[in-house]
Amino acid sequence: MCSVEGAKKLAAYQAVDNHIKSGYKIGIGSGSTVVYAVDRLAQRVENENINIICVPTSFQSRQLILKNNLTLSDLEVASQLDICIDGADEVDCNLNLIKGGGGCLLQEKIVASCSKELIVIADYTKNSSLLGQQYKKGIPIEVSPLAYVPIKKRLEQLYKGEAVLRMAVNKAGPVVTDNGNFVLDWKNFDQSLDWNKVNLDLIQWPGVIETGLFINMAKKAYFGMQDGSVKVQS
Ligand SMILES: O=C[C@H](O)[C@H](O)[C@H](O)COP(=O)(O)O
Repeated sequence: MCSVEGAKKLAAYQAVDNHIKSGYKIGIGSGSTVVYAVDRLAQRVENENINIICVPTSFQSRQLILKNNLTLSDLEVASQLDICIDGADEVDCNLNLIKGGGGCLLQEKIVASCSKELIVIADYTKNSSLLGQQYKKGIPIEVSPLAYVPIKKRLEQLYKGEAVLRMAVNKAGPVVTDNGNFVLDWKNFDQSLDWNKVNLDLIQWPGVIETGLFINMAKKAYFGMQDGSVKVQS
């Protein structure tokens, strides 16, 4: 039996081994699974002397790149990336994703959109048929602090469910993202919604900065499984 941490590592190592080539400019996602991908990248730089450039998607991811002595860049210098490797909170059968459990959705979506391909790495708990089936913490929506109440009300009125302001731990008040915004977690939504339509609608609302719905963006997902295998979904 493979633990959840073991499963994350399996997926991350296999994705890095299968997809990363010397000369690549790589978007580095955020979260706990990406830690293993960066670990593997550092091993390959050390052992195979591959030459790579890494663009982070959050403060955490930037720190990871620096800590592992990888070459740090940004979208001003490298605006076209070969690949982005990132985790997800949930992946449905069409490779649509919920992301932003760690509040990094905005930079993650920007970096993924500048990459030729987005490869997802995850453990078996993220593998789902429908969004919301496994992940119960809600779809993160990054909003301007000024607009969180009107957006919450509008969302609940139009699409039902409940949008909850994400609160900080060990700090009084809300979570403030790397970009100075708040996060609403939209829970108990109707799982049969057309997520492409919902996403296109939400991102037009004044005050919505970005949604954690990554629709038609991922090319492949690697899931570390309980039996120690890796399931690849294309
Ligand atoms: O904001 C966080 C990101 O979207 C993460 O990629 C996502 O939450 C998955 O993180 P983890 O690998 O820790 O499950």
